[in-house]
Amino acid sequence: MKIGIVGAGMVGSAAGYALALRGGASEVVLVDLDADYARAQAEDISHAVPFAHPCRVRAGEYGDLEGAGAVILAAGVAQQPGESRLSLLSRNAEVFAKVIAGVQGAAPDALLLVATNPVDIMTEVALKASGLPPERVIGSGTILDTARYRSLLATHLGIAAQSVHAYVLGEHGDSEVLAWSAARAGTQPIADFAAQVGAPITDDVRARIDDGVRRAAYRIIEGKGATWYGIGAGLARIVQALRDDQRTVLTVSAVTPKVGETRDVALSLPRVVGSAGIVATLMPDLADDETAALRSSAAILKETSAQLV
Ligand SMILES: NC(=O)C1=CN([C@@H]2O[C@H](COP(=O)(O)OP(=O)(O)OC[C@H]3O[C@@H](n4cnc5c(N)ncnc54)[C@H](O)[C@@H]3O)[C@@H](O)[C@H]2O)C=CC1
Ligand SMILES: CC(=O)C(=O)O
Repeated sequence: MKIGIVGAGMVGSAAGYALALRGGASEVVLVDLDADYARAQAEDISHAVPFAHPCRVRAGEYGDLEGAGAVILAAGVAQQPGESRLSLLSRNAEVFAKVIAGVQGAAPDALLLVATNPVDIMTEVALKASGLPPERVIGSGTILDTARYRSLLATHLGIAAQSVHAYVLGEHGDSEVLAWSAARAGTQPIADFAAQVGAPITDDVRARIDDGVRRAAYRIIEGKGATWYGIGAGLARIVQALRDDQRTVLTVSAVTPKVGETRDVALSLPRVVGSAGIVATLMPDLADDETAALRSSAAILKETSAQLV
């Protein structure tokens, strides 16, 4: 599958690199406002290809996206240290008005995979601007937060992250919800497993893991200016689910008809991802406080997106 990437910065280039290493695409085309930068990124990534899978990596203009099955949108501004994702909204909404027109001029049916922050609201912006059906405009949402959650739980329990089944729901941002009540290790509820291996999930452990997930971006941005490896791998993972019609359950963002009292809000829930895009959405059984937190996250996102109108 040919994949376009608009925005060849840290996130876009990391996604291109991860796609090349995973064998997730037959061709990757990088487009950026700064064409020289996109060319340099593409050339650098192409030098990883002989160590991985056959894939043509090049830079191009919007016209070169013709025939792309999916286009990753990673263009725009990123957070400065201490800045929240939601504060980027008006600047990145302006960028998207141009980017989506450019993409659709060349690849009107390509599925849009949004990474630009605030990713949930940018998913809503992309849906409105593109006129595509909601199942074909997917935000990376909490795929990264879910990976952070699984990784920290796995370290605490002394098992592989792949054996931890746990999700982060709602906003990719400050109001996100770690679904503790639905978390499993192997086949067991996480608390039972933890007690059995002598690593109970005390209030302190829970608070430490919550902070480790919720504040990860702030810490990494403070330390190195931006985050890119985790999201690059997450975007490549979504592309692979699309390309191979894997029907994998991933926490990704999409405009959702109703969450509590909030209508038509983009946020993350576990969703089945296949070649058609989002094939189904699953609502996990949650504890009452988690349900309330998810509803509150939906309301915060809706309130913020209303500022754009
Ligand atoms: N969804 C997620 O989990 C994550 C999202 N992000 C977000 O991804 C976005 C990109 O972050 P970085 O790659 O670190 O930023 P970056 O500054 O390295 O790259 C952004 C690129 O967008 C390009 N660009 C800006 N306006 C454009 C336009 N109109 N057309 C084409 N290209 C344009 C810039 O030239 C630049 O190369 C940010 O909004 C950031 O917050 C970052 C990490 C994780
Ligand atoms: C920057 C960002 O959204 C993240 O690393 O979670």
